[in-house]
Amino acid sequence: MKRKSDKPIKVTEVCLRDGSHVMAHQYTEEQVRKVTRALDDAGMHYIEVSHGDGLGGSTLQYGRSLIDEMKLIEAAVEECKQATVAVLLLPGIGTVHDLKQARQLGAGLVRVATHVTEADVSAQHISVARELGMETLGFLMMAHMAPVEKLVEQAKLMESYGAQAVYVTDSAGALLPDQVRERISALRNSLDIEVGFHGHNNLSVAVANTLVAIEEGATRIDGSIRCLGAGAGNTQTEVLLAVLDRMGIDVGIDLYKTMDVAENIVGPMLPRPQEINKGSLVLGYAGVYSSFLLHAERASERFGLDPRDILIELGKRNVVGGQEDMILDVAAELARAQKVEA
Ligand SMILES: C[C@H](O)CC(=O)C(=O)O
Ligand SMILES: [Mn+2]
Repeated sequence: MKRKSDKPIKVTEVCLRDGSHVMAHQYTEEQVRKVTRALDDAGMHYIEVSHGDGLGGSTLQYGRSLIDEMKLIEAAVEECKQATVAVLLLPGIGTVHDLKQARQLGAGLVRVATHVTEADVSAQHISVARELGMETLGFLMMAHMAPVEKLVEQAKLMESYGAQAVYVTDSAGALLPDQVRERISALRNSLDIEVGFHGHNNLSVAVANTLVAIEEGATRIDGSIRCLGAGAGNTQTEVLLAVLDRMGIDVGIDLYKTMDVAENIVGPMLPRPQEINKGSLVLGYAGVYSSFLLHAERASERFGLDPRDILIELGKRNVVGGQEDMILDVAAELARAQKVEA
């Protein structure tokens, strides 16, 4: 592969943050320590630790954490000899106070995340993060929902606030390789900062999408070991590393050690296999936020519905992150409609 950037590729492992959705936010401190220690030893660059919905996400709306995320961040920082602990922050969920606390505990990087059309709400958090001396990156979620020109406009806003990179975030795992190519290429041609890609594997193209992103010049790449991320998971870290190695691209992370983390540590922690089942497939197919999966499955049990019907309806209504309460509303409506029909 001929890469369009000669900068080194930096990998962020997200299983302790995106994977928190799968774990229903019930990570224990011991699990976080074990995973972080092993990832650090393998040479992982960044390890993201936060509630699945970012700092401050532990609420009834998103799901309560078992252990305070600040305790988990502190534990992860203690375990790292070389890796940087990263945090995610969605303005409106996480506050400047949360950010300062995470920084004090040793987090070195923050991704400030907004819906793809709402970058303007990230200005304050990006500028505070820079003042705190953190590596500060923008994260444009649900990137499939906006045309390329809009994505570029929003990324430029984040750049103007001080972001040092902007990610194309395929939250629904709905983007196809050509769509990733278009988006990464447009950002690379319009920004002076680095570009990143965060994928979800709901349509089984996360590794392919990530390779296209790298080819087009993305240098900030996310993965989750054993696909431990929302929906069918993210780009599977150990698989991506193996493919990059076969392509002669060295990212400086030990492949065998990463495989061992997957096999011996993360695998046994999974509440269920991270596979593409009917629910996660429909997320990608209908363009629905991956972290809605567990909420939709719970609602489907409560109302006696097929989770696919709930997800398809959410997709039709263009529901986005932060509107988790709509899942129950939609399920209740569908159940009423089915009763009337019967
Ligand atoms: C809050 C979301 O889970 C962030 C993310 O990982 C995504 O949008 O994808
Ligand atoms: Mn994600």
